[in-house]
Amino acid sequence: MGLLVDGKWQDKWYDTETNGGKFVRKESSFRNWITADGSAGPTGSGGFKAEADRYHLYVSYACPWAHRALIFRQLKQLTPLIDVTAVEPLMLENGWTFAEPDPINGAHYSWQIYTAADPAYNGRATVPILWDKQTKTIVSNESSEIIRMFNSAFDHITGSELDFYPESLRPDINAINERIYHTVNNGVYKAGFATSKSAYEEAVTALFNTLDDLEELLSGSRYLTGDKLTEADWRLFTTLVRFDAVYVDHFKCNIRRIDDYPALSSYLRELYQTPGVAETVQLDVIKAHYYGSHDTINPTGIVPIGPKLNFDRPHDRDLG
Ligand SMILES: N[C@@H](CCC(=O)N[C@@H](CS)C(=O)NCC(=O)O)C(=O)O
Repeated sequence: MGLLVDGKWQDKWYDTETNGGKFVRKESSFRNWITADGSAGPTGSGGFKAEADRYHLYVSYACPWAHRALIFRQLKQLTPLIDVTAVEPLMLENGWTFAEPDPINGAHYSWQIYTAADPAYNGRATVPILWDKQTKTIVSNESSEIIRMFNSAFDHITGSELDFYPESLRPDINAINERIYHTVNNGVYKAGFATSKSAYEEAVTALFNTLDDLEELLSGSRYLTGDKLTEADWRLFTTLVRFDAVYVDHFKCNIRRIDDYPALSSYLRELYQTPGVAETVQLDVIKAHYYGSHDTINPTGIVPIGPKLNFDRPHDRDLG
């Protein structure tokens, strides 16, 4: 665990001291967009045209943010167009590490991808990273934007007509994303990385208030914004699928398990059983990463054997 300061790697844990024990996530820095014709997107600069074999995705199978990108790559038929390199499960003093030098940049560590794009980079070397092989730079390291690019930029090449961010639902999707991001996706990290009791309790309370509301919502609605599956559902999914295996215990998010919520757990199974999705979920890697990488939380590094989970069990979401 560490970060780059003027392009030099420093081994440091998150600083919670200056924020009263709270974990505060930094904004991502590379915010360009791949578009169908290479014109600039909502942020950053243009020049990133959707083309087969031009872009490369660096991920960790443990990471819920990178997982979003893997799911969209799968569902939007981008696997033949965009190759993936995954880091090793553990993130220790050198940060994310490749088992062997990566095929595109010859990097041993994720921070070397950042310095390849910007030799004086300041910040954490997070995944996912969307790399442009043509201009040899990082297009984006922000998962919420990578999934929006994947949702539409390559449609003229793949012929995919699936739309997880339909125009008419955007206000609803944005609103629910906002609450789920702060209290659930990032909420579990705020709970787990808190170094004061008050910061921990605040995060866990907000997290379970949202989960309780989502249980009620999903008891009467097939998906978060109605009867259409959208990016809001996939963004929630990557946290839910890790919850009972890791967040309940390792991050002390233990008021309830997802399995204790009938609608949420059934919804989780439905999403998991969507063709192409199960192969993006590597629970062994997820557990190995969290329990093995955070020695301030789990100094022994021992990975628990349980819990026994079976996301292949039937769900009742399509029974009307
Ligand atoms: N806002 C980023 C966050 C990505 C992120 O924080 N990834 C974590 C892994 S789950 C990471 O790489 N952390 C390394 C670090 O903080 O040094 C996104 O959504 O893409």
